[in-house]
Amino acid sequence: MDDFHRDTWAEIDLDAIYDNVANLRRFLPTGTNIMAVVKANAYGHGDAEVANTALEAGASYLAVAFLDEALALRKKGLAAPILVLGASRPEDVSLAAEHRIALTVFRLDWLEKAAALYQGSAPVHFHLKMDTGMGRLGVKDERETKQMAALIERHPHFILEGVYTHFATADEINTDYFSYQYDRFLSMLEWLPFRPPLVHCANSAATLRFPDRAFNMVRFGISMYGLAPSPSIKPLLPYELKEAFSLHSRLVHVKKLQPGEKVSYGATYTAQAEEWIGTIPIGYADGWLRRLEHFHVLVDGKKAPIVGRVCMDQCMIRLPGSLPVGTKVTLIGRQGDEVISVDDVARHLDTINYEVPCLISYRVPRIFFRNKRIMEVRNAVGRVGTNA
Ligand SMILES: Cc1ncc(COP(=O)(O)O)c(CNc2conc2O)c1O
Repeated sequence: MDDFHRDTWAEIDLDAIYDNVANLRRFLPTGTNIMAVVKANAYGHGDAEVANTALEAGASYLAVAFLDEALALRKKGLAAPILVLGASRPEDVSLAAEHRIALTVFRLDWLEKAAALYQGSAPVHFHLKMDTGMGRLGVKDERETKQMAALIERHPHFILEGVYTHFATADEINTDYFSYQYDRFLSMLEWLPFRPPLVHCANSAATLRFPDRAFNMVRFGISMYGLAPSPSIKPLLPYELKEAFSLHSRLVHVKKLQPGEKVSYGATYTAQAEEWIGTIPIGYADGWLRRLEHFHVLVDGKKAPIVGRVCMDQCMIRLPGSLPVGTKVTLIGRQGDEVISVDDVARHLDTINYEVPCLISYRVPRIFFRNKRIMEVRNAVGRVGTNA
């Protein structure tokens, strides 16, 4: 268990992760597998800790964005099947096979290069990605698809384990484009000489809204963390999600300003009366962005506005009154009856909730709670650049 020496930290409630996955397990037909999407350090929540909890709760597969993330999970002892959702290099097929990591394939030229380079004898598992309208990665041509399936079938060590697509608008109320993509997927699946063992198309939104159109595996990301895929479909979700991420700090300085005194860079804030101002050790290098000036935090169970420009490592808040140094400040989470949700921060930043926990950088230690007790503390500062 790491320790840390700055009073700013994120708390990850692994019981919430467990419940979000266990509830999905109960919600889905038994034959539908759950692939826990733990890319980007599990959307900022801690890749290995979330992966282990999701597997305990009924997930059977993991997904990451890049091969490095999959290798990192293997190094941390995760043995479950892992799919790399993003692009890999053809020359890395051997490395993937060696670590039993499945790769996404979506170009014939890439597959031909991988076949020419692969010298190993371990099986290489591929998931063929079809572009039904997301316009990011994926094959779109019938002839190319058939040639790829034939090459994999001919190769002694290549295995087509899965085929999938990704929806662009499953989190929107209007389902026209979703239906277009779903129908497109159905017809593109006919291009294959056989159905691979795993067929998947649903992200959290599609999973929770259209479980009957999920084939036999879902890719569960944002809602595993207790967040709705979008504000518009939040009322449509079939069960309550539990938010796993919270962010806390402590007052390191408290002072009384006289009217007219200034706060922070650019002296953009002027005290209008005698004001108590607190300083907390978190700033934009931690992912607490400058645009959060004028947002608020919770201290002493009350909302406290962020005043003056957010600095790289610190920011200032106007206190409800004099408070002792060391008083806990909650930036995301609950104090008494007051809550600041990830969605609240996203709304202020005019972005989506996905971005908020992803942005909280490696510099903020993560404390993991399981069964309401501290299970692990991860402090990556000092690890970055070595074996993090
Ligand atoms: C291919 C793929 N499958 C599943 C998921 C999980 O989606 P969910 O978190 O909505 O459940 C993602 C998330 N990818 C992204 C989410 O935001 N930007 C992305 O590229 C994805 O890219």
